[in-house]
Amino acid sequence: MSDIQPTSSVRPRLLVSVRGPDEALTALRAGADLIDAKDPERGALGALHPETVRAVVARVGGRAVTSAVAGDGTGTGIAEAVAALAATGVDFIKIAVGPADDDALAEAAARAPGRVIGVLFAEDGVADDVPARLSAAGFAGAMIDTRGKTGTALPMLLAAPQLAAFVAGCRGHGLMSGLAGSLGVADIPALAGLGPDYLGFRGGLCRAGDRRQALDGARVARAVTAMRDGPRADAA
Ligand SMILES: O=C[C@H](O)COP(=O)(O)O
Repeated sequence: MSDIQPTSSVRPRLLVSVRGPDEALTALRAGADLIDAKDPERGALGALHPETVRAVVARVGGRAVTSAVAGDGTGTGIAEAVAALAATGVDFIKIAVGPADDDALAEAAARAPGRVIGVLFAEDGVADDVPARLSAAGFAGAMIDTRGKTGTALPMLLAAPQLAAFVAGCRGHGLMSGLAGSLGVADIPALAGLGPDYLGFRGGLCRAGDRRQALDGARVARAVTAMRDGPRADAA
C-alpha cells in the first residue's frame, strides 16, 4: 500500500488514467504519481477486467500509487466490484457515489477499508455534506470528475470557490481530494492553487487530446513539469 494520505501537502500529485500495463509504464516513466486503471471506451468510470488491473499493478510494481475504477453503478453490485478490484492489490478503488445511499456507500467501503475513493460528477453539482457523508461511510478520499467526455473541462462546470470548498471539506474530514475532468496542462496552475491532493488526467495527455487514443508520454512529462513548477496552495 503506497503512502498517499490526506495531507497538507501544498503541491498536488499527478493522476494519469491508463487502459492497461503498457500505458501504465508510459505514465510511470514520464513521472506520474498515481496510475489509474480505467477503460476509456466505457465512459468516465469504465471498469477494466480485474485481471487487467492486476497486470497494471504488477507493471507499476510499487513505483507509484495505483487506483482502479469499479464502474459507475451503485448499491450492492458496486460492493462486489470493489471486492474484486481489492483482490488485485490495487491501492485505491474509485466508485461513483451520486445516487447511492449511505448504507450502500458504507457497504462498498467496508469491502476495501481505507482504499475506496468516491467520485462525484461536476454536472450533478457538489453538495456541501459530501465529505462528511463519505468520511462517515469509511471512504479514503473523494474526487470531482466530469461525466461527459466531450471536452467541457471541470473549471467550465464548477467555479473555483466551489472547488476550493470541496477540497477544504475533504481535508477537514480526513479525506484525500482529487479534481479531474477533461483537464489540460494549462489548467494546472489555477487548480493546483486550490490545494487538492491530486489532479487527474487522461484525454489532455493522449494523442490529439483524444482520451480514446494512446497516452502520450511527452504530454505526461509536460504535466509533471507543470505540477512540479506550478503554484503551491499556500501561495493562493
Ligand atoms: O480520473 C481521471 C479522469 O477521468 C481523466 O479523464 P479525462 O481527463 O479524459 O476527463
